[in-house]
Amino acid sequence: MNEIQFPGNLLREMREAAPLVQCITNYVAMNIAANVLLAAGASPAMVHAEEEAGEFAGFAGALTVNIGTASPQWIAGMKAAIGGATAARRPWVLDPVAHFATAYRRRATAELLALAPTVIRGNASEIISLAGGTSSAKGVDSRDPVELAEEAANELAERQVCVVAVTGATDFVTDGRHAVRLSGGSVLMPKVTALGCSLTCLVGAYAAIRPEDPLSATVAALAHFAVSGERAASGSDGPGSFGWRFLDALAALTPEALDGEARIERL
Ligand SMILES: Nc1ncnc2c1ncn2[C@@H]1O[C@H](COP(=O)(O)OP(=O)(O)OP(=O)(O)O)[C@@H](O)[C@H]1O
Ligand SMILES: Cc1ncsc1CCO
Ligand SMILES: [Mg+2]
Repeated sequence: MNEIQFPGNLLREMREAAPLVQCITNYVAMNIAANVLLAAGASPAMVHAEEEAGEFAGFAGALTVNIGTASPQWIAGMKAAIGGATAARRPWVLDPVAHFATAYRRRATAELLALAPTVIRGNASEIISLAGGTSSAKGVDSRDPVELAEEAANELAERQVCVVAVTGATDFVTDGRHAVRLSGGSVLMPKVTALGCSLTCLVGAYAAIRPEDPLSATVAALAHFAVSGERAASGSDGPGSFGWRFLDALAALTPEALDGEARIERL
């Protein structure tokens, strides 16, 4: 693979293209994720019914799949959409929310993993247990530091032949051969629900414009979040005002500022 690309160029192209992103996400995340994509410059569509999800994925730029509040009908819609995306050679991103919590989630996640996601994005607890380790989390919030998940992420990326992104106080992205750490963001980010789910959808937006380079696409999406989160936190009184400032910051960020302020350590 070539060098990981600077995120500013990808942001410029993403805004110009305003890619249509099919987001199959959970009930909690649907509204905030759609607003995050609109603010960032993409065009979200929450389309999940089995009857239409595959057809839609055939013309969307990318697909994102999140199991946060899944049920059998939703899983059927996800599989139909993944079939459509795969047939159209479009990238798809998996967010395995709390996949370790119940037998149903474990089974659904195993079935989705077998369909070969282009990118997996999760918090540290999710990535550690997806690689076969033991995490201390029980629900959707992480209980582990990202540093503990880095080896797991590398193993998972090699095994699945995909990009793996672990998010938290720092972020780690790997394709099993090349890896980066990103810093930035804010402690307020995990205090606003579904920002991780929304980030998964934004990874889809960037992957739509760089389907051949999902590593650079993922890094650009995470950098867009990290810089916007850092900017939004200054002046925020708490999670409430952070939430709307964050949307404004996603929209206001220029490609130049993204390249200037992103803290990306190539490993
Ligand atoms: N302590 C922190 N400091 C800075 N940024 C953080 C911190 N925790 C999370 N973030 C950022 O918040 C965003 C969401 O990541 P997080 O790991 O919280 O996702 P998640 O646990 O899947 O969230 P959710 O399930 O609520 O959607 C990422 O951009 C991440 O970098
Ligand atoms: C709170 C919550 N419960 C299921 S999904 C979700 C959104 C954060 O992952
Ligand atoms: Mg999550």
